[in-house]
Amino acid sequence: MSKIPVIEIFGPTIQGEGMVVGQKTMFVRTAGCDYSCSWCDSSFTWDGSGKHLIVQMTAEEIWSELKRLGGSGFSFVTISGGNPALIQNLQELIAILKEHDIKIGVETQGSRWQKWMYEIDELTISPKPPSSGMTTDYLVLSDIFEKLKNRNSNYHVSLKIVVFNQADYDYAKQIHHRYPMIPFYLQVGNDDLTTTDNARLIIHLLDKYHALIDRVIKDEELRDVKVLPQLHALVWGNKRGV
Ligand SMILES: C[S@@+](CC[C@H](N)C(=O)[O-])C[C@H]1O[C@@H](n2cnc3c(N)ncnc32)[C@H](O)[C@@H]1O
Ligand SMILES: Nc1nc2[nH]cc(C(=O)O)c2c(=O)[nH]1
Ligand code: SF4
Ligand SMILES: [Mg+2]
Repeated sequence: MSKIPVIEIFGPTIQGEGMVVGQKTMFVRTAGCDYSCSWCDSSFTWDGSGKHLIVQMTAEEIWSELKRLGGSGFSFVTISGGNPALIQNLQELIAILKEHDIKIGVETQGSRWQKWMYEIDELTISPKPPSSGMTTDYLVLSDIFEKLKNRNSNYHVSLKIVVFNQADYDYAKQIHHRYPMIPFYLQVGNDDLTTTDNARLIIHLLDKYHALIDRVIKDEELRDVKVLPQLHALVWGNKRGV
């Protein structure tokens, strides 16, 4: 069996972001990213600081670890990263999860297509706004939505844009305008990734959530949108592995 670079496996927890927010889930976080967002809250997956944590695992080994941690108490697994879409051979893991009736979520930025995306129940595509320092490849992004548009309606895809400033907000609107049929989420950006003062962080993030909501309320051009915080940041702050 081929191996997958895994940097952490954790859960059960709740999905703190986007289209299935609140969902009880396990997480598998793959190592490596083709981006280097200025504000990445998981930079240990690609900046070398988490190198010692990377384990090459077979799909069977990942499944064993999920069972060891979660027992029979989960029915959903979220694969995030890094960018899981860098990994071609996620097929075996996906097959094992499906054999066990586990629903699958994936978090990726829309910079790469993989065939296994056809089989993901809840696929979140999160293109990166200007504040990240990254540039969007619209050919790849459009190709992903084009390929996924005829899937069975039990499968879902969404767009989730993190917003830090006005330029990000304008970018998000432009993305929504390009792909109006894709369910569209705005997410509050966390600009304090190192604090351990959760009480202060929570107040700060709620202030930012408030400001983003106000902006959307006033904006007649943005109608079909869901505005969310990172729920896990409000519950656990910057703690890793939750
Ligand atoms: C760490 S990324 C991993 C998956 C994939 N590389 C991606 O970016 O979609 C998971 C999600 O966290 C979001 N994210 C990363 N840093 C963030 C921050 N500082 N504040 C809010 N969301 C953040 C990303 O935009 C993405 O939607
Ligand atoms: N609880 C929880 N929800 C999340 N949603 C997306 C996450 C991610 O880092 O991809 C994440 C995470 O790390 N924890
Ligand atoms: S694409 Fe995702 S994992 Fe990669 S640097 Fe950006 S936020 Fe981090
Ligand atoms: Mg995260």
